Amino acid sequence: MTDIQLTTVGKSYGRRRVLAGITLDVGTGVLGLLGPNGAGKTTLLRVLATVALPDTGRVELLGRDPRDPSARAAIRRRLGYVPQQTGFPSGFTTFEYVDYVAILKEMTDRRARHDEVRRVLDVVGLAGMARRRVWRLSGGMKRRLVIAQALLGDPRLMILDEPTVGLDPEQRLRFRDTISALAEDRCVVVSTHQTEDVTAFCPRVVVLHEGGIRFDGSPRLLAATATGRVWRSDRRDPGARLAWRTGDGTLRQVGSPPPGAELVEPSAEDGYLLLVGEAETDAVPEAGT
Ligand SMILES: Nc1ncnc2c1ncn2[C@@H]1O[C@H](COP(=O)(O)OP(=O)(O)OP(=O)(O)O)[C@@H](O)[C@H]1O
Repeated sequence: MTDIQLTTVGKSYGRRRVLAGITLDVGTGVLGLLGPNGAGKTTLLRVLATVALPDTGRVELLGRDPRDPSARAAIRRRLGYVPQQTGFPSGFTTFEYVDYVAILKEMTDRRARHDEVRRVLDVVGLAGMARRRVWRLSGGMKRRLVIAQALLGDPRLMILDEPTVGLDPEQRLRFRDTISALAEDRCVVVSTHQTEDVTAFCPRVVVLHEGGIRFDGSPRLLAATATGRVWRSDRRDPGARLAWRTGDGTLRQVGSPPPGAELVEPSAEDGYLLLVGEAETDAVPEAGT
């Protein structure tokens, strides 16, 4: 089933073209959205979360057009959204905050709603913090609270904008576990700057750069785009775009290797770095899945 269907979607802020004709179909599973700062990820996710409308092109979410107010309301009832930045009503406890969002989501049965609030707080490990005022939570706990509200009900579509920022390693793993389980039978789009997140739990990766899709495929395929471009040596070579010393003491280098270089297995991160680094100068073909 196609949950998200974008056809040549464009959006500008003033004269700046932020989305330059995005065409994308997304169904069940996790799609990881990567891209450098300013690539247009948040703008794209705001369109997918019905917070922003595009200037051009067509958007269909869960088979409906969000331009139509009643369709938009129907989409929102089945949508979980973690925005990049969130404000909290002052003075609320964690429980009250999630309950407030549940009321906005039209969960009218008080007992069932409270059960659901407790459930999502438990999923993100905040059950013990139910009575704590939101302003007293740490940054990572606030992020978990925002994830909790996105899990309310049974959202068919989940749009998560850098949800793992500020999470400690254990919570990051818990998050992967939660999202992977949810994505068994729903559509999840998650933006991140963590390429290891993408490799770990996103079967599909889209790289956005300067408002366009530069890559759409598996993490393995993203890694394969760097085949023959990653090598190891003791000293930095002139063809290296990037080089860093690894735990074994050698320099891992990404770029144009010298003849006879000791090539190493590329990672998705290497593929991403080359793709984004070269996009400014070269025309990079879009890879298929
Ligand atoms: N409301 C706005 N008004 C004007 N320009 C905006 C607005 N929102 C975003 N932009 C601009 O649009 C471009 C894309 O921004 P966007 O936040 O979508 O990128 P991003 O890929 O999410 O970046 P980051 O990784 O830094 O969060 C940037 O140049 C940004 O300055």
